[in-house]
Amino acid sequence: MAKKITPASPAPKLETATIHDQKLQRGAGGELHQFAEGDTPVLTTAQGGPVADDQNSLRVGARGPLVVDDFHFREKIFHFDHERIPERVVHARGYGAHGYFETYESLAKYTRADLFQRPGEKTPAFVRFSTVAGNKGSADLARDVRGFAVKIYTQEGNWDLVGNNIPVFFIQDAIKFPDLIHAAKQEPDRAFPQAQTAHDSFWDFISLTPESMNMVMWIMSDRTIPRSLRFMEGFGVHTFRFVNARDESTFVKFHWKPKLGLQSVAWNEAVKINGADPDFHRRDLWNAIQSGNFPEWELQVQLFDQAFADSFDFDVLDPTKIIPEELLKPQPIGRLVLDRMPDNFFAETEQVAFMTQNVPPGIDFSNDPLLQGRNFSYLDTQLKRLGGPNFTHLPINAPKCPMHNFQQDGHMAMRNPIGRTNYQPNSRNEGPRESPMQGYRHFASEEQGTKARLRPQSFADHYSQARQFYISQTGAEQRHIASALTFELSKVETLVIRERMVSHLMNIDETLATTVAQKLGFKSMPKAADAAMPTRQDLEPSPALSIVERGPKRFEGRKLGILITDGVDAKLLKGLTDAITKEKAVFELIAPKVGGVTASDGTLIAAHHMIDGGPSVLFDAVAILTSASATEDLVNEAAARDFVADAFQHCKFIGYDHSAVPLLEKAGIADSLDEGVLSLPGEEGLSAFVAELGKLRVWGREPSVKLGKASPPIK
Ligand code: HEM
Repeated sequence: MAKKITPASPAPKLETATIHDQKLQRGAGGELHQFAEGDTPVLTTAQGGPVADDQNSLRVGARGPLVVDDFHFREKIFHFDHERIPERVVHARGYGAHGYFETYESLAKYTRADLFQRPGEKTPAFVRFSTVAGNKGSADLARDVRGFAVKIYTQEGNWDLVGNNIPVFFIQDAIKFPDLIHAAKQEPDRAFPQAQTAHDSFWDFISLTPESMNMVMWIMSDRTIPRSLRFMEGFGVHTFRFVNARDESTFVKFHWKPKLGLQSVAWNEAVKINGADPDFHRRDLWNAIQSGNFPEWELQVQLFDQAFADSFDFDVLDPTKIIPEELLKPQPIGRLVLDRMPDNFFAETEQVAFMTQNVPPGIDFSNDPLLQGRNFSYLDTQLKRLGGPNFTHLPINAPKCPMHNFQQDGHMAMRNPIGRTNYQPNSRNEGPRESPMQGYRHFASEEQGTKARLRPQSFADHYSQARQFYISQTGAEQRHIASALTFELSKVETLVIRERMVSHLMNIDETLATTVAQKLGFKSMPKAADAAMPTRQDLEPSPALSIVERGPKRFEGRKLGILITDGVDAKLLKGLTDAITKEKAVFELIAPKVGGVTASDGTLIAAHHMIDGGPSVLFDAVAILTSASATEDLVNEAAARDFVADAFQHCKFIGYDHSAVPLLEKAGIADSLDEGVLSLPGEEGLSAFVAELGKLRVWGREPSVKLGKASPPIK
């Protein structure tokens, strides 16, 4: 019987369709096609085969089943199905940027590290900021430690300084890290709360881990709710070593200091920002870099020798301790500038692999047991997360200096040896050789002792530096610590955990302990926790530990939100925006409709946000420029009243023109005006107004809007 020949599928009939400004082709099912024309490349499969139709899968008849020889469909869906890689087990949510490190002076006296030899030399760098506990999709303003991981691509290998925005840590030994993280992340049976430590497991673990008390003070301070990634410090945390060409060692602690000063938000503000803009920090970094306002940090180091280390009764190997800056002034040695966003988030920010053990010759480790444990952990985790041993071949992880070795094969090998010789020593004079002079030499420290699971007594003071941190804060900052502890412990359901925490606070500061106990509604105070060592009362406050003391005195780099309506005084608005721009700050306009307003001179001014989409929590200060008639409508808008009331509650500066007074009244603040609520001067006085904004917050207002009446003392 003759074989029946089926004709090739006929070319589909298409008709031209116009969708607003786009010309497309429409198929029989109404689907739209865009075809390659002119310079537009032809869509291909991953194998390079050109694709004719990317809208319809291959099927038998228009309403029939799909067929398995649709290799294009199969490949496309296969690839999509495998798009996700495991998120980081900690620090899953992060945001990165490229930049460079610039050395100020030669540090040859202390270190042979190549990047510190030549003044003015710039070395490429990549930084990833992160939160610790939340999943990849969590909100930016979680109360959490921020990761501050820096990869510097030096000429002698990558240096990863994998730090945080807090200079101490929860635990003294890496063996406790899985417990800490299990306790901090969502509870395993219910999978909540996410990106929060306000739950039983965290405080249960912490209250049974007194070594974490210094860190507790730091995490309950405003450090864990930074206003911007650009306004935080970064710390290498551990004591490291610099080693010079003569193999002499100096201990070193690394600190990143933001050029624009420190700043945090208020807790109530953080909660609202998370709803209004969960990407608040990444958007801020993106906008700053894209608009040419490159964030900058100075690298400062505390350098000391063994005799200096021995002068303390705490141990410089203990990562729960700092060396106060007043006792050892950090010296500036260079600056880090971030000037370019990644081209692709996944390729760079997600696939970047930081590892504490990545150090170039001239930088070495100390015996800090947490650091040594970390050096073990990070390589393992990259293998799991990035799927094979060749993650160093990814462009973001590959060194930018010559590199040669005999590592070969493995999944996705992209750097493959050429030639016959893949070992050494060899007699073919092929391939790289070791170099005793240029190569990495570990500092030859003398080590001896009993092999056992030990912790030195010099790690046993758990409260003195916690107290020192607390007494170094301004009044407002101390109030915030008390409120944060109260909030977190109020979410703890097991009462004994609350009590246990307050008993630790008794060893830190009695007033803090009683304030928290009062706010939690304790009827009596618990006894102070049994301490391994008594709290030292003689440590001097260290002003360097306060954010407010370290704050900027200028509004530079900050953002003013200006609420405008139809009839806004065009000259006043122009004067204000000019003054803000001159201060190197930015502004955004908020209006009843995002389409904008018609100003007093008839110009149409587009807005950045409608009122509901631009609450005042997104700004460092606000101004309200309205016309009398528009204000009549505005006072009936809840979002407009919240805009003002929240700005006031969050202790922000508020500038207003006279027509806005009814809105201040309706927002309930007209009777409590203070030095932070300012009638806008004429156009001439606006620079002085903007200078005033440099104080950032009117913390003195806070007791009147927040704390309420003090409760009677607890016996
Ligand atoms: C001073 C204490 C610590 C600091 C400052 C710190 C800092 C960081 C930072 C900043 C990241 C995120 C890196 C990135 O952006 O990709 C990170 C990730 C991580 N850390 Fe730590 N960490 C500390 C302690 C530890 C300890 C003790 C361990 C384990 C023993 C550990 C294990 C990890 C792991 C497994 C990751 C995920 C890495 C990845 O998947 O890429 N960390 N850490």
